[in-house]
Amino acid sequence: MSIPNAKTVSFSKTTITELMIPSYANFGGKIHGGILLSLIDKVAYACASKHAANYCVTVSVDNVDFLEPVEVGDLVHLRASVVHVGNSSLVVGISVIAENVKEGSVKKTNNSYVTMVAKGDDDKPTQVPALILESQEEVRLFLEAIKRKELKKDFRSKIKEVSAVIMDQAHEELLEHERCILDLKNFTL
Ligand SMILES: CCCCCCCCCCCCCCCC(=O)SCCNC(=O)CCNC(=O)[C@H](O)C(C)(C)COP(=O)(O)OP(=O)(O)OC[C@H]1O[C@@H](n2cnc3c(N)ncnc32)[C@H](O)[C@@H]1OP(=O)(O)O
Repeated sequence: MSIPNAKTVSFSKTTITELMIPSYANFGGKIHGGILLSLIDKVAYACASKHAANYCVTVSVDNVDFLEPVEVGDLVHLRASVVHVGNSSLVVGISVIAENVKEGSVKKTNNSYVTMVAKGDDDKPTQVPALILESQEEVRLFLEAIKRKELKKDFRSKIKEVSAVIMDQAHEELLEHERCILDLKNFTL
């Protein structure tokens, strides 16, 4: 099947490398999570806007787990590629790797998926080019992104249901073995 303007995954593959300077560190001497999140957003934007050939906005960031601390002096490599496209949305997969050049060691610190939406000159969502999948891995990632989208939708509706009825249950019993103290005597509606 041929779709006009379709683009390969490799067309927009983007890598950013950033040196972790002392001003990026927190009080514990490790790199702030917010710095890494900002870099994730930056590389996701670069990759998505290249595929879309349009301005893109971030709508959702999934799976942000900080697996290992990042040190001052590390080189952080962020590798981004489009794993899925919808109509106006794109999912960008990002892997973050910290390299200690002195020791010659590398560690994986984050693996995230960012959903971005392309916007046209009218500031409305606009269609993005289709994605040409050239390997089994690209097919796997595309299918996985569809599944993740479905699971997220289910989760959202389930959490809505739970939250609507949660206070109807005997919460004293549910909280019995939790590390919290109920002290509602001063509470007024
Ligand atoms: C040292 C420190 C330095 C700091 C230095 C910083 C540097 C780092 C900067 C780098 C540069 C980056 C730059 C990025 C750009 C921004 O940062 S943007 C700012 C943050 N994001 C925003 O403001 C977006 C706000 N949201 C919106 O405007 C609207 O929700 C949107 C995105 C236009 C969507 O509107 P809508 O009415 O839901 O539109 P709708 O047509 O229903 O949906 C459009 C698509 O979005 C999808 N969608 C909607 N909501 C969701 C959702 N929650 N999840 C998934 N998909 C969704 C729909 O499924 C649909 O997909 P398609 O079927 O078209 O594929």
